[in-house]
Parts: sequence; C-alpha cells; structure tokens
Amino acid sequence: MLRLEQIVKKYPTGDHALRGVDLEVPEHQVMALIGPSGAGKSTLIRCINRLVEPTSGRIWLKDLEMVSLNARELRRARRRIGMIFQEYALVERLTVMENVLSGRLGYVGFWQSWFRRFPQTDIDHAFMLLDRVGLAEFADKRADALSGGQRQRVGIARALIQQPDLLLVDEPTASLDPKTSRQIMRLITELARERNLAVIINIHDVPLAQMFAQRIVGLRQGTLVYDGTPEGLTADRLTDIYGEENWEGQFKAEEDPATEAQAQIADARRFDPVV
Ligand SMILES: Nc1ncnc2c1ncn2[C@@H]1O[C@H](COP(=O)(O)OP(=O)(O)OP(=O)(O)O)[C@@H](O)[C@H]1O
Repeated sequence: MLRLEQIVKKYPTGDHALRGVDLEVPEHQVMALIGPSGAGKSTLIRCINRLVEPTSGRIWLKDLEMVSLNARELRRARRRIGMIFQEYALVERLTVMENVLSGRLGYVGFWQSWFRRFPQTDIDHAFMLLDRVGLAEFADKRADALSGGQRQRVGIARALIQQPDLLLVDEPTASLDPKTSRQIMRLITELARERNLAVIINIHDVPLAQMFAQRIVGLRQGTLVYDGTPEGLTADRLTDIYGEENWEGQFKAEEDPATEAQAQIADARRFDPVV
C-alpha cells in the first residue's frame, strides 16, 4: 500500500531530520510513529504527501511514485491521502458542514468551490460521516463553537470525505484530555477498520499508541530503531528509542472489554459539551 525507500531529509538549515528510512505499511494497518522530540516524526509524515520535500528516496503509494510527480499530478495524488492535524486546522467562521465539505475541494471545479456548491452526493456523504463521528446535530454550528474533541471529529470527517487510501495523523490527541484522547484514537482505528485504510499516527503518548495501534515504529535521530508489536515495546526497546530512563510504571494500558463496550455505546450517544 505504502512503501518508503531510503527517505532522507536534510533541511537547508543543515538539520538532518531523516537518515535513510525504509518503511512499508500494508492496507488496513494502523501504525503508530513514536520517538523523542526532534526524532523526525512530523518530517516523515509530511514527506509522504510532500508537504516537506524529501532530499532523496522514493515513496510508493500503491503503484504511484510520489517523489517524481509534478505539481498537477501531486495535487491529484494528495486526494488519496487524508491528513488529520493536532490543531484541527478548521476554518473557524465556517460551519461544521462547510468544514467537512472543504475536504472535497480537490474534487469539485474552481467555480463550484468558489461558490461552495457541492454535489448532493457530497452533502449526503458529509451528513453520513457527521453522524458516524457523533456530530449529526452539529452540522450548522460554527467551528469556533466546538470543544477540542468535537473539532477533532470534524477533522476526521473532513479527511474521510476525500475517500483516501491512506490517513496521515499528526499528534491527534496532543491538545485533548485523556478520556477524549482515547475516544478520538478509538474512532480513528474503528474507521480505519471499516474503510480498509492504512493509517500512520504520529503520537507522543506511548500507552495510547500501544492500546490502539497494531504496529509501533520508533524513530530516533532520523533513524528507525524499533519496528514491531505494541507488546514488544519493552523497557530496553524504549531505551533504544528515547534513551536511558527508568521505565518502571510505563505499562501498557489495557482496555477492559466490558468497559470498552460500554464506552463505545456511550460514545455513540454522547456529544461533548460545547465550551
Ligand atoms: N522547517 C524546518 N527547518 C529546519 N529544520 C527543521 C524544520 N522542521 C524540522 N526541523 C528539524 O528536523 C528535525 C526533526 O524535526 P521533526 O519536527 O520532524 O521532529 P518530531 O519527531 O516530529 O519532533 P516533535 O515530536 O517535537 O514534533 C529536528 O532537528 C528539527 O529541528
């Protein structure tokens, strides 16, 4: 589905952010990218859709080689890659519905997008997605009236309306409380399963990554130093990634199936209070 070959990124400042990263992500896999600050996680995620230009290397999205695409081809290819950001990147004065539909801007013509005229199929899809992320009743609310958790749900719906093959998620829970963080991670992983998406999540919270991702990749100083299961992330492996530390107490937070089922039901019904 996605294959990175020897990705190198050296910024003009001389920072060597990625030092030859090889990585393959199959369809339906939720992969968490962890590592200390400055390890190159955001750079790696942004190289995939070329928000950051790799210095060298190749990136295959199925049979499409991303690095060699010209600007027009790249615009088209980016439709296949949804992105979810830490700070949501919503347009504050627009409604929830308009924000979700903005995910279709790459598909409609210039004048249609200028007048924000979207096909009925897009509008129906947006309503369906808003319902799925628990925001059906918020379609007409302005984005600036939403809580952090609700904003991230809008960000998820906006990424999914593109109908991407791959989701790139950059610190989706960094501004959220622990409970909302779990709900957002649960939603992302459920949607990935439902839609057969490959997902790469850049995340600092290791227990949260272990709880929801099928695979963990650890970066250190631009080099891949761990690639394995959540369970395999022992104290020694954490030291490989983050350096020497007493990792006692860094446990894998298990989800209790009964509590989990209740949480999902509650999740489906709940709406975050508007703050
Ligand atoms: N636009 C830029 N110009 C120059 N250097 C940069 C730029 N962006 C990142 N870097 C450098 O590249 C390296 C990797 O940064 P990056 O933001 O990818 O790391 P990260 O693992 O995502 O860190 P964090 O967890 O703190 O977000 C760092 O040394 C950083 O200073």
